[in-house]
Amino acid sequence: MGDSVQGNICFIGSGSMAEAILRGMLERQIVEPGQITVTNRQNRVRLEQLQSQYGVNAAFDAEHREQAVKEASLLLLAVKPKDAEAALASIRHCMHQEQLLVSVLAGVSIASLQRFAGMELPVIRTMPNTSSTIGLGATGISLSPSVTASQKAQSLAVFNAIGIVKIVEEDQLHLVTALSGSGPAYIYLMMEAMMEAAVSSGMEEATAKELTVQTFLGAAQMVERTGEEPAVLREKVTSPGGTTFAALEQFRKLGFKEMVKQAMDSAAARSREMGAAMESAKGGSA
Ligand SMILES: NC(=O)C1=CN([C@@H]2O[C@H](COP(=O)(O)OP(=O)(O)OC[C@H]3O[C@@H](n4cnc5c(N)ncnc54)[C@H](O)[C@@H]3O)[C@@H](O)[C@H]2O)C=CC1
Ligand SMILES: O=C(O)[C@@H]1CCC=N1
Repeated sequence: MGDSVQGNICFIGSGSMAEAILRGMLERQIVEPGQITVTNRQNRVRLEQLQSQYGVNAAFDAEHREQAVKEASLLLLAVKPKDAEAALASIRHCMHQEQLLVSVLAGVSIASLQRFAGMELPVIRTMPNTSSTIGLGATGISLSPSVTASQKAQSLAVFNAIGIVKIVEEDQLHLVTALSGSGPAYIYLMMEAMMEAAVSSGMEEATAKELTVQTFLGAAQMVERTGEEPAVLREKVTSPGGTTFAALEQFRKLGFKEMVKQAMDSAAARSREMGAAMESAKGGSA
């Protein structure tokens, strides 16, 4: 059990990322379900599902949403970036400067969030990932200067409860997004590719899946537990002139590392682009 979080938390947007964080916090028992209220634009069924699954409060109408926003010490914004402006515009009349706004939105800057909120409230901009659901998230966070020591401690408690946290300069969050925010998708793609290759060569699907999953788990744990660099561990797998060498030669010829670099550059560029669209919207919607 980690440090507990005091006060109420109101989720603005209650999709997959909100659920990952909510579930992680409850599993680590750093909040009571009664401290949490989930809200969204209009999906009642979704709120009912979260309410029955986790025992949290749900605000189904404007009146309850306003009350939950007013009474929260932490507002957790988890809408899509394109919906950020409308979401904050719809609640800013009941927000106040003592509240902490924590955003998980890709690309959207602290300055844009404060502009959408119509006030310079303290903001923590974060980039978590979906592995937070099982307490193995990797989150980058950046703080506005007005965040108090206790607000900082509370948010670190939230994100430490669901994985590891690194504090970075705001501009670096684009890189965090390209690395660990989007990263799980790259790993799943690699897993899909390895399973498909084995199945297409005649292996049973279930066997291919089990061997693949264990290979990823084992490799990640080897890096963590031995403290050795991935490159060193890779060399230990690679017998001269052996099977791994043959496979790695193909990766090298096909430009695997360049491909990963280009993919991550594209993710970071997209994050910057999404942020710039918000900056230039200046009152309109991005
Ligand atoms: N899915 C991922 O792996 C990660 C996502 N993120 C960020 O998390 C954010 C949310 O992503 P997901 O949870 O995947 O999206 P999602 O589509 O599952 O959930 C979005 C939620 O926002 C609600 N919503 C939309 N407009 C609203 C409004 N005006 N007021 C209140 N609620 C509103 C929707 O009803 C829904 O509950 C995004 O900004 C994304 O950049 C960050 C890290 C990882
Ligand atoms: O794809 C996205 O835009 C979000 C941000 C990081 C992971 N998912």
